[in-house]
Amino acid sequence: MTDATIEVDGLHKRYGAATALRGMTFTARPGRVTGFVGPNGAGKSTTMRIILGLHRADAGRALVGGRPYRSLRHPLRHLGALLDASALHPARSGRNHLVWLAQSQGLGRSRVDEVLAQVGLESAARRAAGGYSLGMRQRLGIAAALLADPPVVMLDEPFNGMDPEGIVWLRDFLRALAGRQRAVLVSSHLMTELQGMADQVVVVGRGRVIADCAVADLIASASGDRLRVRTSATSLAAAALTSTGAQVTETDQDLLSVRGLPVERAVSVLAAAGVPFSELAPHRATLEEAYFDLTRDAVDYRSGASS
Ligand SMILES: Nc1ncnc2c1ncn2[C@@H]1O[C@H](COP(=O)(O)OP(=O)(O)OP(=O)(O)O)[C@@H](O)[C@H]1O
Repeated sequence: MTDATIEVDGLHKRYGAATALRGMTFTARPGRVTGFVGPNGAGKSTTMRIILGLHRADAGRALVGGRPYRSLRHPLRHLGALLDASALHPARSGRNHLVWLAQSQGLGRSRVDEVLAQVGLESAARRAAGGYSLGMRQRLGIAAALLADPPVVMLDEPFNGMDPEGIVWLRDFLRALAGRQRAVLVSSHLMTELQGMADQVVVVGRGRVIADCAVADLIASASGDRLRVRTSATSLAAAALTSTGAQVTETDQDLLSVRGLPVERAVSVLAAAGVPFSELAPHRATLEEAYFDLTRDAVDYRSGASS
């Protein structure tokens, strides 16, 4: 077990009558961005709070670098976390917020200016944090998480409130952290936010893991053996392709999705039938399509889950 690991093993948690976690299990590894995705109420925040020792699990365990967070002598040096970007003193400047945090953790002031530069908040650093936009507060929260340069970084919904430029910035930033062998765990509602950024994705629903796999594998399996065919003669094309035994679906005006036919064969079938087309290529699924495929497969489990 390296320092740069979060290990969540069989977590169960109830809040009164509500069951939040039912055996949540996964590992976030060094050098990887692990996306933690699922619908509202799936148990993402509860899991993160248990990792941070803020809530106690009814069963199971959560370890940071092989140890419970609460047993760590200097926790910020092991795990930097952003759970709630609004948890700051509104009258205090962003910079003073970080100075106060650094001092409380026995860290030097010089780190404060480094992290402010890293998150692009230098120009606003001396303004009262209460006047920050949500995106700026997220940046300040990320700066706080990075103060002690920890091997593990955990961010709950960091894309919330970010403008498109902020989203691109955050994606690159988290990739760079993983490039420095940090373990990065990022929760999100949206697969689109994680596209092109996460290496691994843990999809959760109703308090447990539905899928835990490499993003590349997930996209490859969701892409399947489908082709995209763009043609103005959809009926003719569909007839020619269907005659080979392929399954053809019209997905948009002028666009067919074809299953069960290699590209070269599709080209020759359309050419032989004299059907014009402007595009013919293997379909590459988006992470969002892959997510919907996955959760569709999990529908029986979801509606059947009664405990
Ligand atoms: N403090 C609490 N008291 C009672 N119920 C809670 C508490 N915290 C969470 N829950 C319940 O536990 C379940 C899991 O909630 P949690 O916030 O962990 O999900 P989430 O995946 O983070 O959701 P979201 O995406 O909406 O933030 C939900 O049913 C929620 O209502």
